[in-house]
Amino acid sequence: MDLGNLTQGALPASAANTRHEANNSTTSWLPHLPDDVLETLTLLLGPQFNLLLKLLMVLYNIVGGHFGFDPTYPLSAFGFHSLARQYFMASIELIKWFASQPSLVNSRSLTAETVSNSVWDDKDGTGLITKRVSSDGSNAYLNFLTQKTKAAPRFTPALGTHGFWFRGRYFRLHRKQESLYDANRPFGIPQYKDKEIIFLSCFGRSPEPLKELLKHCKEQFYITHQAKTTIRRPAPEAIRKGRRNNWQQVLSDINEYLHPATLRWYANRSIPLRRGYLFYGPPGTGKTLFSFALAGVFGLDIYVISLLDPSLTEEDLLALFTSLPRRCVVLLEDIDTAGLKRTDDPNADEKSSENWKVSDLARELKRHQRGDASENKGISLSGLLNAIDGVASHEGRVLIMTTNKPETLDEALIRPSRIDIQIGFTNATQEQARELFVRMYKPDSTDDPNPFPPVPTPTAPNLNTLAEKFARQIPPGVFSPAELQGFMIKRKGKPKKAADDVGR
Ligand SMILES: Nc1ncnc2c1ncn2[C@@H]1O[C@H](COP(=O)(O)OP(=O)(O)OP(=O)(O)O)[C@@H](O)[C@H]1O
Repeated sequence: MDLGNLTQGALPASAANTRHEANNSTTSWLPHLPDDVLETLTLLLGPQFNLLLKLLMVLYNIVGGHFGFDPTYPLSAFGFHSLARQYFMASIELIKWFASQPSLVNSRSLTAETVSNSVWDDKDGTGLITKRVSSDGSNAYLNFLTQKTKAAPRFTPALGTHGFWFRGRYFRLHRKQESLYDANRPFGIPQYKDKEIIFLSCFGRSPEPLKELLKHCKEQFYITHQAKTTIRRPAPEAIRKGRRNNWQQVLSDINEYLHPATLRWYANRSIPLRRGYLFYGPPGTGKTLFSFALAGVFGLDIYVISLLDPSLTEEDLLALFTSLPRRCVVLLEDIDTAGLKRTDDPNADEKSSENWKVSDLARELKRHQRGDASENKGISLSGLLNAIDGVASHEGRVLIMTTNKPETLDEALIRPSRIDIQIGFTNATQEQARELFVRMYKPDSTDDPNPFPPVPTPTAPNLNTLAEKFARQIPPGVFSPAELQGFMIKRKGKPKKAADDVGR
């Protein structure tokens, strides 16, 4: 009986790839035992056959690791390599998890990759920080962006074949690169693309161990990525112009907070190093924009967490805060709409039901659709507080909460040491309206490689006159910057029309 045929019939279609790979491999000259002998051996020895393999693996682990040979070599010598090859199954594409496996990272053949995350593993990092000077030269802020260039590389197994253990089972990993011809490129220009393929294989007939391994890798990935959005390096342009005192106050405060000397100061006094800010004000006044710009100025990643996400549980939130990098900005948006309730208040459910909002209804509907109405009761206030400043919460992060209704927030949420600075955002002043107008209608930079014809813009003296005219007609504190921006976007490329229309 042909074992190859048996394998092909019993395993998923992709097993064929593995067989093909095996036939092309450099080990195809190795002695083959006749199929019927192999079959007989398997039938006769059954579990013991498996035990024999395990014994060889253990021996390898103890002795082989020191001399760098592969456990399948002794198998090959007995002719079992071929058997193993033909019993190997599904080929799968994946990467990343391997980089965290000690047995693979200690392999003799490694590839070094630059990664942004490892910068946060740095304990102090005093020598790695650069400074960004504000456009008028008056302020210098710490900047963590360039740390990433100096961060330690991450080591992954190099191209070729490697072995590793997972849950008591031996797996082989084969990394290879192929150049694929891609004829469907835009503008009809075909191109060769490098593609990396990873083959995973293990002993046995069942694909279950591979599925289990992949499931594990996926779980590990989602544990760190669930229910959060990572946005990298937003343009800090908007903030550089923030001349308002309270904006400067936040900038200076964060600058001092992130300084390595502050870390030592807090540590010496056993005070947890955390900083919280509350940005409150009407919609569209720049609370989110300012948060993103802060992350840009300091070169930090920003994590936007939506407490309204119906699938978010308190456990998720805790896991998420635990896995945050050492220095980052965490943004909790519209905290007043999150329906946070105290779990120790027996009437909380009753009270909130009198005051239901559309967002609450949407959340409940989604929960029912998912069929988990009984399990997920949303995030409670204590659950959030626990995540924010419980033992699991990382020190060094900048927490920002935004709200339109600060008066509705629970005192516990914004007490000092959770929220250190509160900043009010207001609707646009006339000066802001003027600045917005200039920003909106000024000519684009000439070094910008823009493939589209430029939008006509007025000359500088004209632009300033129109901006003054526009601003004079804006009643202070009535319109949000977002509303003014929307008004001007409707009149894109028509500053005169905008200045004329605004008074009507
Ligand atoms: N001070 C400002 N300068 C320039 N543009 C602004 C300013 N404030 C707001 N905008 C514009 O308005 C848009 C909306 O702003 P943003 O989302 O930051 O408001 P918000 O205060 O967070 O609103 P909400 O409370 O509804 O979340 C921004 O994308 C930006 O284009």
